[in-house]
Amino acid sequence: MDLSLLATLRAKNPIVFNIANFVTVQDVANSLNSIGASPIMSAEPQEAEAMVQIAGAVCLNMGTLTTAQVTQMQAVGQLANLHHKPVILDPVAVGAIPYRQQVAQDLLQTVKVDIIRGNAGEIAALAGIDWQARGIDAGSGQADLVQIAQACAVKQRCVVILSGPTDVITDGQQVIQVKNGTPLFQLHVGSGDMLSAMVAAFAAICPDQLLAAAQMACLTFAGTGELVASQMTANRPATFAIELIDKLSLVTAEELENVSRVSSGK
Ligand SMILES: Nc1ncnc2c1ncn2[C@@H]1O[C@H](COP(=O)(O)OP(=O)(O)OP(=O)(O)O)[C@@H](O)[C@H]1O
Ligand SMILES: Cc1ncsc1CCO
Ligand SMILES: [Mg+2]
Repeated sequence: MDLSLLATLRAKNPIVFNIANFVTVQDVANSLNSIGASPIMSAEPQEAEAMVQIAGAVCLNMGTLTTAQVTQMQAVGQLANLHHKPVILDPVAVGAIPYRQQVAQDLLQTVKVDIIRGNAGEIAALAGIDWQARGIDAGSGQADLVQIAQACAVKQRCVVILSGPTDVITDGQQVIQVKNGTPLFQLHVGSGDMLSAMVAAFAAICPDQLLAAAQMACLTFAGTGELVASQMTANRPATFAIELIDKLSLVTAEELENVSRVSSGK
């Protein structure tokens, strides 16, 4: 675990270009800003190339698709490939809505996606494994989460983050598990969207070490949430979200190291 990536991120202040969903766009912007990255959102095709050029990474979030946005994602993803900027895909509800499965498959055919970050239902769908996804939520199934993540990484030829009570990170071979977090994340809509953007921020500062970037993003986000939850006396989802964004700007590498529960293997 390279905890120095947090200081690097804050020193470099990478720009993260997000095609966000309209439900959680403000949380995504603020969480990026708090951790020390610089968010930018745009829906305009005419400025797509300039956006990609100034960005360190691109995060494509499928949460509230429109036909125009799908075209925009294709264009932005291809421009990011051309300019060698990491592409992170958040395939929101891809396991629940067949149209989204088609959009995701088309995107994965035409764009080289570097990291897919989704919950169990989403990653199972992209791995072609049977699972009962439920809307934007993970849903339920019998398959092993590590096997699902590995199958998805192999099938889609990229790094996969399957988030949940344990975040499973894999390139198909190496497997890292981040066991930090708090159930409060599930009570705040957009926790996953924030995590995907956080992954893009870390990928921007180490584009050649995507597993390390993914690992540090998961520890930073889940570990910060855990630190916040440990100070709360009752389940207050809205307060949690505000304190999470506050704490992202204050959290230290030492605090994350102390709270870290991470394992890795093959
Ligand atoms: N039960 C849990 N216990 C601990 N941490 C959790 C739990 N559920 C989710 N998390 C954490 O919440 C964050 C978001 O992951 P999650 O899998 O909930 O995304 P998601 O389903 O895409 O969320 P959303 O749809 O709200 O964007 C991750 O950092 C993950 O570690
Ligand atoms: C609730 C919701 N609907 C589409 S996107 C979204 C936010 C979680 O990704
Ligand atoms: Mg999600």
